[in-house]
Amino acid sequence: MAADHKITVALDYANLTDAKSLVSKLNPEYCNLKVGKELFTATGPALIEYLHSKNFKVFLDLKFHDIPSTVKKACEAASYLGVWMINVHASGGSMMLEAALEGVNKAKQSPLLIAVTVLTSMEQKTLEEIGVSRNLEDQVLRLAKLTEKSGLNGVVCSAKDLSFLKNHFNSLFLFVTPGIRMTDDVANDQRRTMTPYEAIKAGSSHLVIGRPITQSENPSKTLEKIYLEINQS
Ligand SMILES: O=C(O)c1cc(=O)[nH]c(=O)n1[C@@H]1O[C@H](COP(=O)(O)O)[C@@H](O)[C@H]1O
Repeated sequence: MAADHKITVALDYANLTDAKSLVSKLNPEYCNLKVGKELFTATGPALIEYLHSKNFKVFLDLKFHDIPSTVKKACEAASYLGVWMINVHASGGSMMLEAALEGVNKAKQSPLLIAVTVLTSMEQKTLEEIGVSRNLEDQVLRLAKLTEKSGLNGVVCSAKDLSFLKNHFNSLFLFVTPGIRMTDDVANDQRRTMTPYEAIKAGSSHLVIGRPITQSENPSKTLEKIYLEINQS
């Protein structure tokens, strides 16, 4: 098998017990894990140590967005946890993005630093609500370019954005894509979705998948099925 695209499973749980129960069903050969605001706030760094002890790489998704000095220190603190990837909001602007990078570079082993462009739960009318009148695609491209110029490793975007984004960036720039749904899945609060196979075909570097796996009847089987589907030649 030539390709080896691991899925990043979003551990969106309220407590350690529920998170550990799901983790015990997952194979680190098929997936990395994403720890977000809810679980990290409830459990703290002990959870990250636990996941590392089980051989999972961890994406710490805290989406920092604050004044540059605060974001710099938050990124530095996150980097000391030895995680694989962390993120910030690109809409914090270049000073904040560069400060984030400085924070990350203080750690002995820097995590990948990526920036969220336009959330996959947002659509054109959500941008209008917050006073952004530009076309959604132009806004995604603008924030992705700002991220690249600021020296970060890549962006979080919808897989739907890849068709107009990919050819503006070099092959090392990462595209992390949540909002992944199989054809018969419910979208929940996601607005811009794509199937796993289509997202990989469109050039996604890492698929982030939460509820379609965590709330399925058999999470380990669902994970394996998606892994095999996206790694077929
Ligand atoms: O940064 C993220 O991971 C993220 C960015 C984004 O634009 N959209 C998005 O859904 N996410 C995260 O990706 C996960 C998606 O989960 P599901 O919708 O359950 O698959 C959640 O943990 C979100 O916080």
